[in-house]
Amino acid sequence: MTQFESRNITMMMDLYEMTMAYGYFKENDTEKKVAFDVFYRKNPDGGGFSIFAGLEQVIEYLENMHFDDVDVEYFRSLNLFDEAFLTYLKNFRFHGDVYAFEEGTIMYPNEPVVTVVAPLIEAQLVETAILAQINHQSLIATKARRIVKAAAGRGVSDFGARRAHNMDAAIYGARASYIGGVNGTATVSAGQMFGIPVGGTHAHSWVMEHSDELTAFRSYAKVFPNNCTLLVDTYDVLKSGVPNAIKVFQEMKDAGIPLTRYGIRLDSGDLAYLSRKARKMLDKAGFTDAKIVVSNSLDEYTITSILSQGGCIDSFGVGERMITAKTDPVFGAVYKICAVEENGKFAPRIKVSETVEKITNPGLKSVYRVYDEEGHAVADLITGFDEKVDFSTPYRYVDPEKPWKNRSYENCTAKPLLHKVIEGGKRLTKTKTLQELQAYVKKQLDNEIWEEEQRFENPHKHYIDMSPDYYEMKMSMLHNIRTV
Ligand SMILES: Nc1ncnc2c1ncn2[C@@H]1O[C@H](COP(=O)(O)OP(=O)(O)OP(=O)(O)O)[C@@H](O)[C@H]1O
Ligand SMILES: O=P(O)(O)OC[C@H]1O[C@H](OP(=O)(O)OP(=O)(O)O)[C@H](O)[C@@H]1O
Ligand SMILES: O=C(O)c1cccnc1
Repeated sequence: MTQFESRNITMMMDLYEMTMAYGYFKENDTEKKVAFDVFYRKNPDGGGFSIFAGLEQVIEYLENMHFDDVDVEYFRSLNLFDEAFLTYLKNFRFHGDVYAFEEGTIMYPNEPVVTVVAPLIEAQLVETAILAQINHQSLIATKARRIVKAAAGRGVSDFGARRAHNMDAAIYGARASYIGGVNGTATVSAGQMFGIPVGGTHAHSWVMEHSDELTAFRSYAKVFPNNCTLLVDTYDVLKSGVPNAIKVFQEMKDAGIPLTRYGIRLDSGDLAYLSRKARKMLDKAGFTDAKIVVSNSLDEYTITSILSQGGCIDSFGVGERMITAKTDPVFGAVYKICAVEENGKFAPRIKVSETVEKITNPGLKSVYRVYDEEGHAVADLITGFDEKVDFSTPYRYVDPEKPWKNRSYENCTAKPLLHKVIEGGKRLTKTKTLQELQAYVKKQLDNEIWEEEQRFENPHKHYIDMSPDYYEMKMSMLHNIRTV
């Protein structure tokens, strides 16, 4: 199979999901329902929050998952499964319900962001595909937001496709970075697939192919007079690149060509120093509105440093370190069973571990974001799925890290975060545009999430509280396990 043939992404699973599914099939457990939660344990880069991304692809996957004849044939070739099971696979569809945070919601460790409630085999088979999408896109969206924050209002463009961990990572990474707040991408297929604005400059090869730098700049300006960003570091930035760019801008001006979108790009050397010098030269020549774009292995740390050195920069092209989330490249979301249907009811299940953080939250749950009177998110609250929360009077909650304290939310409001997005295998929500998702992220970070949670160094930890009933239920499960 070549990469040009369309592939069935249903096959993007780990074999153990299929072997367990076969085991359940042999045990006649095809109808029994279970619930699995997706949650993660640590924000990347020591940050105070993460951005939930990739839900659209999860919904698409679950709605369309199926096994084609060639897939069934492949499973037959493994000599692991009997014919009855292979026939079952031929007719397989996902019939479950899925609850999820809205895509773009700010999320925190150890709260369920997706809950899959489905017949056992179906719920088990989807583990890897769901995690692959959520882990990747949440990682890149979160990284992109950090880079956008460091850029402090200047534009950021995704330049990462060539250094991404192959093509899907480039395309879905562009999608995620746009959700996180970048202005656009250089990746054409991401523009085509998701409506992300595409843009870019030119490469060193354009300069090197021409007889000299000035000729190269003149030719580029002739072809793209309205979008003319010239790469000035092929030979010598300050001695030839910037002076040649200024010469071409002057020629355009003299010829009466309106200089609308124009400027230079720096791609090597000391970007703070060179941008300051270049800015002075452009201003002195009267091109005060020429923009300076910089690129070269940038991330939130180099951008912060370069700006603190007085770099005169209008926008950043960011590739490898954003598209691979280089400083912390693994987003550890996991998929854990939390409840099993018994006599028509969901019985909670808990995973106990030596490490407190690895003890799971049992049962079907609801998650609320709790807001103070100014609309700031003060905590998230985990309750039982059907539990009523009434915020009209002070609401007593338990901070699981300090359960002995008697605490209440007063004058607060609560918003449920988990919404049913798939029912009986069919999607309930409409697809949002990426512009809507980006605006949603920005609105939360501008208005709801404390600045103290957003800073890079020692950010405040968001509280994940529990209702007293839920906390008691979890503790009694732990107690019962201990005493067995
Ligand atoms: N003033 C600055 N302060 C902090 N970091 C900077 C500054 N200027 C550039 N950088 C960063 O320093 C690193 C320089 O990397 P590197 O030495 O590979 O680049 P280079 O030699 O200038 O260019 P090339 O890509 O051609 O090798 C890049 O990550 C760049 O973003
Ligand atoms: O550095 P990144 O953040 O990944 O940004 C993308 C890089 O891609 C291009 O480099 P190219 O592939 O031409 O190689 P170069 O490093 O030699 O410029 C461009 O000139 C940027 O430097
Ligand atoms: O358009 C650009 O300048 C660009 C795009 C991708 C990678 N490097 C640069």
